[in-house]
Amino acid sequence: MGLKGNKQVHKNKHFIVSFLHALQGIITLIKSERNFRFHLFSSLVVIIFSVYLKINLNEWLWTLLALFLVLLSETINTIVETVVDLFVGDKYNDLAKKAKDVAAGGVLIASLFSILVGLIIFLPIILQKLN
Ligand SMILES: Nc1ncnc2c1ncn2[C@@H]1O[C@H](COP(=O)(O)OP(=O)(O)OP(=O)(O)O)[C@@H](O)[C@H]1O
Repeated sequence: MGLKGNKQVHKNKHFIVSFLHALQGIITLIKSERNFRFHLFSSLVVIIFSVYLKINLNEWLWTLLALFLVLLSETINTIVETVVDLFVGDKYNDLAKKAKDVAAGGVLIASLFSILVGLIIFLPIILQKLN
C-alpha cells in the first residue's frame, strides 16, 4: 500500500472513488476483451428480443440470470488471465495452463447454462408463434 508517482496504489477511502474504479474496470473489459464485447452485444440482442416477445416475469429473471452469469464468468476469466500473465509473463507454466483452461471452462459452463435457459424459454414461444 502506498503511492507510485501520481498513480494510486492505496485503498479507496470513499465509495464514489471505489465506484469510479469499478466503472473503469468495466470500460477496460469492453475495450480490451473481444469475448466480453461479444457477450455484451449478444446480451443486448437477447434483451431486445425478450422485450419484443413480451416474456413474463419468471422468464425475465432466468434470462437475466443467464446473461449476467456469462458476463461474470468472462470477467473472472479475464482476472485469471491477467494475474497469470502478471506472474509468469511469456514463460510456459503447467499451473498457468491449468488456471487459464479452468477459467475458460467456467465461461463454457455459464454459456451452456444460458443456451439451456434460452432453449427452455424461447423455443416454445417461437414454435407457438410459428403455428
Ligand atoms: N503462460 C502459459 N503457460 C502455459 N499455457 C498457457 C500460458 N498462457 C496461455 N496458455 C495456454 O494457451 C491458451 C490460450 O491462452 P490465452 O491467454 O490466449 O487464452 P484465451 O482463452 O485464448 O484468451 P481469451 O479469453 O482472451 O480469448 C490457454 O487456455 C492455455 O491453455
